Amino acid sequence: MAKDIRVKICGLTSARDVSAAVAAGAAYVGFVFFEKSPRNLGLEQAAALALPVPPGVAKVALTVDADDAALDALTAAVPLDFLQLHGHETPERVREVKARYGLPVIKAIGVAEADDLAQIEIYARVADQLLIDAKPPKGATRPGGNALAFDWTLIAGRRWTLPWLLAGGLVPENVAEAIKLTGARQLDVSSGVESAPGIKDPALIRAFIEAATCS
Ligand SMILES: O=C(O)c1ccccc1N[C@@H]1O[C@H](COP(=O)(O)O)[C@@H](O)[C@H]1O
Repeated sequence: MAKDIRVKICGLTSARDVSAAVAAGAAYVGFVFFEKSPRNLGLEQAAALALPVPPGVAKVALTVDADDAALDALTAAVPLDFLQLHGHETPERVREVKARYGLPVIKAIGVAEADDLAQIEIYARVADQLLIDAKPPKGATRPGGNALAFDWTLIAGRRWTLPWLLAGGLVPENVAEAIKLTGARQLDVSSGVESAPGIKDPALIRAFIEAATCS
């Protein structure tokens, strides 16, 4: 097992799925707070899912262009280890969120072509971690969680000074190839371990983590 590979299972919506992710060895569990997502959670529901997560497994809240009022309510209600900003938050907003909540920030960057990589250098100066994801397709109702991969060769051989996660269209069958091509040591998956939007499949979670860590 490759001990330095860390997997984030995102978009968990039930206690069964949180337990399956933890038991399979996930390093991070992700909860989505975005109304247009089939994985969207209410605050009470999220708190109930987050409270039993054992120490050592990081609890991540995914938000999209959330304002202070929303983040105040979220951070007061749900025990969290990271905030994942998955919208159009500016570098200044990333700085503000870090200072206001005292939580490390994972900033998502959408990649479709080589020009998008410049954003990585910009946000690397302000975020604690980056999440490099596919740009959403035209007309998509959400900025991520679309089961879409980007051209991994765009980041092959690239190295950054901060930790980062690879996301977008990952499944048990392609994660080893993604690691090989990109050199990613952290992987984030949502759709690829689901039986239906918002419903995780424990067997797929296990298969994904095994494929990632045994690669
Ligand atoms: O999962 C969602 O519904 C979602 C909504 C809004 C922003 C991001 C979202 N998901 C994140 O997108 C990436 C890739 O997901 P997938 O594996 O391709 O489905 C991942 O970080 C999800 O957590």
